[in-house]
Amino acid sequence: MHTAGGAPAVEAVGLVKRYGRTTALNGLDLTVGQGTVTAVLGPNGAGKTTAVESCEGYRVPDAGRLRVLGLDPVADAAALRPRIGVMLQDDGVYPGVRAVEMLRHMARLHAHPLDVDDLVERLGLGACGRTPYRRLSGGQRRRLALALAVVGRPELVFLDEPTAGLDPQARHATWDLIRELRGDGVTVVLTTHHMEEAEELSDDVAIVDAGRVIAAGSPAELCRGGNADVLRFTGRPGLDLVSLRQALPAGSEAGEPSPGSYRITGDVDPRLLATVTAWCAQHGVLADRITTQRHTLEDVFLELTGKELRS
Ligand SMILES: Nc1ncnc2c1ncn2[C@@H]1O[C@H](COP(=O)(O)OP(=O)(O)OP(=O)(O)O)[C@@H](O)[C@H]1O
Repeated sequence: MHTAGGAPAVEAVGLVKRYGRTTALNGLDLTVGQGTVTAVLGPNGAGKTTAVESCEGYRVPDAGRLRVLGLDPVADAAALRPRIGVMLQDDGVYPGVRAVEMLRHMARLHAHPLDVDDLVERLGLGACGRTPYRRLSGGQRRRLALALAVVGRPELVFLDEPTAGLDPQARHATWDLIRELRGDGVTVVLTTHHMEEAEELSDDVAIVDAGRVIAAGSPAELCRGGNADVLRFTGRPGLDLVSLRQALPAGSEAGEPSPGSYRITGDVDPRLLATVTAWCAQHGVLADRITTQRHTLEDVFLELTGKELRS
């Protein structure tokens, strides 16, 4: 976990939350450092929303210990709410209210709000500022929800899938805003299904599956663990893999997943590349299309959580 110093912004230990026979949180441990961006990732139904909404005080865990900015989200809700920003879900918004009116209203409730006009401009809400909420598109609602979450200049903001359904321009504007919040010392906890978003934005990642955090660390730390990187090349089919394997450093593996297409796993470093090209030269093989592939967060995610669809 990264931290800009001080006590963690969020500290969850052994959280349990059951809905009837469904166990949504099954001993979830999560620590979020102050001033960091933490991405909570997980397959559908993993428990991300339940975890985030517990931190916001909207769900009450059945067991475990939870502190947000040092407070109990339920018992200390009155003290905590003004200090956190939350992306509202659609329900609960009066359908006739106009986007900018809503933002101005929310800004007035806070002592040091952000500049509403600037926020409207940055999130591209100008054109729809006077549109009643019910006529906003899905993407416009998402951007408004983000603006409402941050307008009060919270110390800690929870963003549940902030870029779901956004076009690339709006996604980049959202990313810029999140980076700026972080620059201002705001702690950001976001859930996302976009691995490149997590890699791009976050200091720390927590991968949740079946109600538990199964891996946590910086994107770089997580990508260093797990399976090896991959080197691929094409050449004539049926190369002598036994000989190639003998030439490779210990811990590497060579295969021919389809005729003439070779895949080598291991620590893909300059030495491995030199070994493979030297072996090819010795055996009269013109290796074509040599590529190396770094292990991505998506690879790590799929390795840890499996490839089957979740209900
Ligand atoms: N209010 C509720 N009543 C009953 N079951 C619920 C309720 N909310 C969530 N669940 C169940 O708890 C589990 C965790 O749900 P949760 O919404 O926290 O997952 P998630 O990781 O946010 O999923 P997604 O990525 O699909 O949004 C799921 O099995 C879900 O069906």
